[in-house]
Amino acid sequence: MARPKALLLGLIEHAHESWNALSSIAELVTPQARNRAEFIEECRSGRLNGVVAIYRTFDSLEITGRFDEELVKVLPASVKFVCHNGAGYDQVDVPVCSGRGIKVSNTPNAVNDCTADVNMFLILGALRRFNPPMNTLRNGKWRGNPLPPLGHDPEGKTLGIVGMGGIGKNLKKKAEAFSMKIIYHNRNKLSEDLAGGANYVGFEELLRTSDVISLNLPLNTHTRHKISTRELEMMKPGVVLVNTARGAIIDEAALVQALDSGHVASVGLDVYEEEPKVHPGLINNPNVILLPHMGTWTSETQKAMEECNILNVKTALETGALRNMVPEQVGL
Ligand SMILES: O=CC(=O)O
Repeated sequence: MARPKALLLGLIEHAHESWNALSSIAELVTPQARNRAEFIEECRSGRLNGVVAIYRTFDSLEITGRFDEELVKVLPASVKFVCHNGAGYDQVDVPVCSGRGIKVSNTPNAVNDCTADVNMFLILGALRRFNPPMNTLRNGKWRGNPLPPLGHDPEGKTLGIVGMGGIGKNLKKKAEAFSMKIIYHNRNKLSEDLAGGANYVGFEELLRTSDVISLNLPLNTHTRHKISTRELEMMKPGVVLVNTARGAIIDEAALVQALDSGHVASVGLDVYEEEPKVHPGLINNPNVILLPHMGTWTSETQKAMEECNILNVKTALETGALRNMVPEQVGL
């Protein structure tokens, strides 16, 4: 019988040994295509027939585009698993994959510490309003004249975490070390044990009562623009907003208006609606700290994510099951 194939979409940068070791159980293949049209053609040509598992990276979007209905339809019939290297798998249309009997995995735990660190960095930077003086110093004007606005201490402030998954829970621990009071909102209220003392509140109550709001939820059809004009208006005047999840959870145009009016005091962002484009109203506003999607950008975490994704491919090929099946497919 022909050996199963595992298709690599994107690059392995760190875990070369583990990827190469998969060659004992599968034929490792890469696409010839350099863009979506070519990839669709390559699938149709039969060249990728026999591929059972696909390892894909966030950046492979440049080759294939989203794993949407059009793309999933043309994948070889042999494909049974799509293993996404990342916690957020919004580039993959899970219901469409489920409809074709394709199982999807992600790398949830590997990213928690690293992303929550960036989250905490942005919370502190935005609260302390460090962006304006960082700019004046680089422009040779020390603290500038007039002096930059005073920042705020994290101690005693209420942090509202929207999305209490792995990153949200990790952030909670970090923020507690800065003496912040934690409330959270989640699809489901967590057990006391998992919530670890954080208070569960309704979404609107969280918006109305938090001094700092952190977005830690996945992007999907229910969460796109979850924060828009109405929600921003509900927030306390002077609120600080931080997003390390996905840009499109916030309606960026509405956020720019809320910043311009001063209702939102400062913002820390690692993610944007249309990466790598960033709304000019965010770039030009000194009260916004911006990072170019660096949440998992450490050598330790990048390696851990690759190892985790390779393990998903390996167990899928060996046992027919994924280690980190996405929650939507559990129990299907
Ligand atoms: O953005 C990073 C990830 O989804 O892991």
